[in-house]
Amino acid sequence: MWRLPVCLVGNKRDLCYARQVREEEGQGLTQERRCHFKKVSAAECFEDIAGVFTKLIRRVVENNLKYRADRCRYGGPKSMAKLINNMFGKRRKSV
Ligand SMILES: Nc1nc2c(ncn2[C@@H]2O[C@H](COP(=O)(O)OP(=O)(O)OP(=O)(O)O)[C@@H](O)[C@H]2O)c(=O)[nH]1
Repeated sequence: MWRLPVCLVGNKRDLCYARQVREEEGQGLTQERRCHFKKVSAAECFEDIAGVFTKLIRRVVENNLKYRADRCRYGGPKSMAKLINNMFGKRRKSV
């Protein structure tokens, strides 16, 4: 089982003088939820927004690959045993 990556995104970084949520609140929440934190400004730099999504997607793909590799590594012999059991029956007598 793998966790989906989560990122808390604070938009309108350029309007920091009119801030309504304190920086510590955001940081606290990310620690509590163990997620990423990114401050962006859609008005100033839309590439930052694209970057957040790119990073999240990359992390999902990496996690998925790692999960599959682990499953193959640890599930290999078990799958082989299952295959043998299916082919010859579970309660076969040893010779
Ligand atoms: N200065 C600034 N304005 C922004 C930014 N992002 C969005 N806005 C403006 O905020 C207003 C609301 O944007 P929407 O995309 O409608 O967002 P919303 O979630 O529906 O509304 P809000 O809760 O007000 O953000 C629009 O006038 C946007 O142009 C930003 O990063 N900086």
